[in-house]
Amino acid sequence: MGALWSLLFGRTLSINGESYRVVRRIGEGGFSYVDLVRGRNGEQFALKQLLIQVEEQRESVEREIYMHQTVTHPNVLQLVDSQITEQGNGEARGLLLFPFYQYGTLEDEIEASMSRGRKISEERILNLFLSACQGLHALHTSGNEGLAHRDIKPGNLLLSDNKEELVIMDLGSAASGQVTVNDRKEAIALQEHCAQTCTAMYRAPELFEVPSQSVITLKSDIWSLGCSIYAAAFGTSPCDGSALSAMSGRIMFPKNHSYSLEFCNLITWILKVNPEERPTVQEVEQLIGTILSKQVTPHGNV
Ligand SMILES: Nc1ncnc2c1ncn2[C@@H]1O[C@H](COP(=O)(O)OP(=O)(O)OP(=O)(O)O)[C@@H](O)[C@H]1O
Repeated sequence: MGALWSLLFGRTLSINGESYRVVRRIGEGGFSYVDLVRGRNGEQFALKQLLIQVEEQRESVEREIYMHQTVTHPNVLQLVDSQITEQGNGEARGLLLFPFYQYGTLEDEIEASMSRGRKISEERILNLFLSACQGLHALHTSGNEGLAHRDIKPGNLLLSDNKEELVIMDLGSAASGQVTVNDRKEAIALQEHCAQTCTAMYRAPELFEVPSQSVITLKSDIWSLGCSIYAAAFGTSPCDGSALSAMSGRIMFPKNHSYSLEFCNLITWILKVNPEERPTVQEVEQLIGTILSKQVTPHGNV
């Protein structure tokens, strides 16, 4: 009967005694996948399942759950429920249930607009990133040292239900906002960790080449934010994913484009190779607000 039921109505899963029916797969990674599921009353959720085969993976799932529980903000993906299920063979599965966002990610919108040969308007990009800054600010001010997301990119920014805001997702890479590196060994370990968890095209220069004595701060997210704003306008990050392109600090803009000088200056102001010279998320939010306020005339938008 179980098999027939699955064939007729789809597979069901239980989280803390609540049943969810799997509708379809919406995302897949190396050790995880995300399904659209429906609850008892038909409400839709995104269920992320993470495979746990080694202790490191268990710690990573526990950290992802903890990070979501620590930060509550409308622009940070909320965790509805979670459970770690033991499989009996030494393996386990982490089940993380989230609200489902039907419009997908900013990456999807960028791809759709590129394929139509249309640009996302400057006003829309600025408004979307104003909301992303608010979510990132909540992460950056959480606890004593703040939380760094460490993998900000268009693919980790969901479009809200009214499509007007961004919701930061995937806190699986999040870490303390102040990580002290004392020697070469620690620097290499952090560098290798970031090579696994932080997407190369959006990775800050200091995470490609971690200095032997340094403090890695929240500013690495600011770099990723700048690359994401650039990608929303021009279709891809200004960096090609190599250490060289991130560390060169040369931000090239396409020859003919319709974005304002202020908009381009915002990007170059953010993308400073030296993390200390980068603005805070609050400063980015303020400048975006200022640019937006100048674009509004009493007769509408310029
Ligand atoms: N709450 C959600 N609502 C809608 N779609 C979602 C949601 N959560 C995840 N997705 C989709 O599933 C994809 C994978 O999600 P997620 O980034 O959490 O998994 P991941 O395995 O860590 O992926 P990656 O390694 O690419 O970051 C997302 O890119 C998005 O398209």
